[in-house]
Amino acid sequence: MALIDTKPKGQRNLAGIENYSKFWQKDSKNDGDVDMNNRKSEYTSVVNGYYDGATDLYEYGWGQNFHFARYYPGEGFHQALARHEHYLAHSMQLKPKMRVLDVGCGVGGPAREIARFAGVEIVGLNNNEYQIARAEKYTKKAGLQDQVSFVKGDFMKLEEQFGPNSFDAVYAIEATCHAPEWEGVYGEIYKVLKPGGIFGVYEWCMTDAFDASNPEHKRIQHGIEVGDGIPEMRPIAAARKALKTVGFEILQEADLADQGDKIPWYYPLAGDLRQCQTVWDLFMCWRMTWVGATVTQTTVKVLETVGLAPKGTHDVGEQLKIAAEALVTGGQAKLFTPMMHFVCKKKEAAK
Ligand SMILES: CC(C)=CCC[C@@H](C)[C@H]1CC[C@H]2C3=C(CC[C@]12C)[C@@]1(C)CC[C@H](O)C[C@@H]1CC3
Repeated sequence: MALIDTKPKGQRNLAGIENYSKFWQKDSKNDGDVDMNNRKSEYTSVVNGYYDGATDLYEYGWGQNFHFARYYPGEGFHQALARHEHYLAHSMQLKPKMRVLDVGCGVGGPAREIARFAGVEIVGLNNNEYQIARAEKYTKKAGLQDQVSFVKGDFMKLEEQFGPNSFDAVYAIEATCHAPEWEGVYGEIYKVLKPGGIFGVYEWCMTDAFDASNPEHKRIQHGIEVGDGIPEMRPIAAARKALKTVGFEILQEADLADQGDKIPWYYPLAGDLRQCQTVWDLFMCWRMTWVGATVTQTTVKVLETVGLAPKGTHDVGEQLKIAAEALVTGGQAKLFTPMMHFVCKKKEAAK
């Protein structure tokens, strides 16, 4: 199902948005190995189809930092997202002037924040042209273009793109789950890191409580895949194994979604207004309530009909509703974590 990319530079592939949902069977019971293998071999079309459709909705509903976070009582939504990024940078011991790669950088929100926080130089890698164009625009507006740059490329071919031993550190925030297999993407990260270099990641995983023979667990896993452009949702153990297989030493690991926090990571997505910590958060969170989601989807349908939104955006919005339900249910049951945190080190050079 490969789709020919005929779009002008920086634009979305409209055919890809329309065809996105065809990579999954509607019912998780009918979604089998053939479907998954197809998604894996066509991961570029799957992920680009998803983000071509979802990026505008993400920015509208979430801002420029496409990831989840932990929340402290009294702390606003955007502050919490920034702190989650600072924590990753701190755990990796980033130092000023280091050359750092952001794998799957979205529209560059985390790269700009970490560049400011740690004084590092960041190259953001993304295979989605639309997101790259937006990332460049926002970075120029922030005056960070000399410190943060963006490259369009495939995270399964990093060495080809950047050459071996080219970064002091590499991080990935909720992005490498889009890879067809973790050994491939982690292996490439290992190659582009300098000896002794650090890789820090927030990974999307099914937890140890996930049971593939349980139909409700499978439904949640399938909802996360189709709703979030992920060819295959894999367990924590598979991430750990892949990191070790490619040569990393794991220095630190923790499921940050399982630390007994009072306010759960999924509360904004659940539209749970009672958990909002600031007045502004009420406006943000309202969009995720039933009424807010209905207003959004009706508006998207109108914009699509008059040609102001690409065809298929409403369908992507429907997938995002599936995503939200599956993520929240998976989070409540602790079957899923979006923040499995690993800090890993590449072997030092032999003396
Ligand atoms: C897909 C991966 C690996 C990471 C992105 C994580 C989150 C930023 C997104 C996951 C589900 C998304 C949804 C929205 C924003 C971005 C996410 C939270 C919306 C709130 C955007 C506005 C829509 O009307 C509803 C969406 C629900 C899902």
